[in-house]
Amino acid sequence: MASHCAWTWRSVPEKWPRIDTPVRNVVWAEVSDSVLEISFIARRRKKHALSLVHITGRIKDDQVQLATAFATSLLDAAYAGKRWVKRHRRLRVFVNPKSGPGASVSHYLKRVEPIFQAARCVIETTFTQHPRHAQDLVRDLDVDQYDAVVTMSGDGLVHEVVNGFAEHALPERALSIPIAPIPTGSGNGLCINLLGVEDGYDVCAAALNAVKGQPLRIDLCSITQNDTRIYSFMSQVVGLFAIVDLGTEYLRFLGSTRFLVGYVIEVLKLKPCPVKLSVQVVESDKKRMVENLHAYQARARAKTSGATVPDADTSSLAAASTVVASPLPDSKATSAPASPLDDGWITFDKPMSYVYAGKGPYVSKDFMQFPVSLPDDGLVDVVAQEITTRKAMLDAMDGSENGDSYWLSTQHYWKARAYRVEPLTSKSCLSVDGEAYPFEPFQVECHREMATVLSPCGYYQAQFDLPQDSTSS
Ligand SMILES: Nc1ncnc2c1ncn2[C@@H]1O[C@H](COP(=O)(O)OP(=O)(O)OP(=O)(O)O)[C@@H](O)[C@H]1O
Repeated sequence: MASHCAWTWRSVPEKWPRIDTPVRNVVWAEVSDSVLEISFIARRRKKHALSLVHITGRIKDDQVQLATAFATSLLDAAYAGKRWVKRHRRLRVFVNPKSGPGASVSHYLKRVEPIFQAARCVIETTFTQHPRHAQDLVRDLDVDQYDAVVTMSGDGLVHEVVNGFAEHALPERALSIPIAPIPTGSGNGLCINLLGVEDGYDVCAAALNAVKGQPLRIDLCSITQNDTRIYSFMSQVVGLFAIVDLGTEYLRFLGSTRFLVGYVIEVLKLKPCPVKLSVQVVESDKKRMVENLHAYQARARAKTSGATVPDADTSSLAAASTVVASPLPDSKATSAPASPLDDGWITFDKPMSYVYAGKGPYVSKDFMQFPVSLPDDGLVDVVAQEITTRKAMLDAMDGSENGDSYWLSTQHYWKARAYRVEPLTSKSCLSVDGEAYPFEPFQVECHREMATVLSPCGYYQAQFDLPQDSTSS
């Protein structure tokens, strides 16, 4: 069967335009009571967002058998792939009415739920009523009842689900349930990484991923602070970007633009980030990290296209990581100060504007903070931005969506097994996956392949290359 199909109504083309869509976008096809029904996701016009399209038509009695065979083959092809996709997925859905500019409930009812219904998914939906509502519910989730947990929100609800799973009586089993994010928040970093920049804000593309996506194992970071331990799938930030993240609630109506406005305000203030940073470094050569990224992406693409690829990831970074994949690993965090040169630990003591660490290239659509991040290398990317001039900080906005600041000589970038932050004052903030945590000492460790998300292609969709002259480092 061709990878694309098209339906054409030639007699009245202006009323019945031609719509092309990949077979993968078909969510259902059947003949029932002599009516052929096909549901698929497509763009009605070239530049339109994706939407659900139904076509139905009455079949003449003598053609019912033929039409039924067609619908069966189409559905088989639509749910085939490198790996077979289960039909009728059982989805536990959480919708955060307060995420982003506040349109998630109407988007869910008008655009997302109809896709799940068309795909004959079994859905159980909760509209969250307060912070941590989703976390409380997934903590006791019946792990045998669901094929995926869907978060219709920003990254905050994903953070809740990951932490709820970690608190589950069967954490390993819970963390193996894939999370499928649908973007209605402000940053939506995970959606952009999974669906790409073009579709990262498209709720229908994300709903299709919930119906058809393949499991992708991702690393989690654990953050130990005093006696508590929380898990982060995306980012930990102190300094300028923590204030941008947490101090711009009053600009929520602006969607993701709130981060740009917040950045300009904070750059004009140019406050230093009052912390001591220690990092257990595995790699710090910027060019080598890009080369490792390209090797990883080539392997991942070859795997998805069905070409022969080596089974084991033999990249130097993956081999260097010794963190074992276990569901709730013991913390190695200690309150003792890091000893320089001990087991790869370094201490960074230049004045900084921020420390930004995490997993996944994009943290929002305008900002690729971790361009060389890999989903499952067992390493957390740690960035320390030296204090520089206001002009240099504002200039850095240009190209931030392409990760250009990676090449700044004032931006220090490490792949690390762990790192530690010790505040030198009590007045600042810590943002973990966009959520506020106490500004107190914390240590972060990366744990390989600890959680699962759904992905259309099996890798993060972000492009990052060496600079053309290839002389910077
Ligand atoms: N009914 C509710 N009322 C108030 N807050 C809620 C409710 N449900 C969930 N929350 C909280 O809303 C916060 C923000 O949610 P979310 O992260 O989904 O959106 P966002 O901040 O706009 O997006 P992003 O994290 O991508 O920037 C989270 O801390 C979550 O716990």
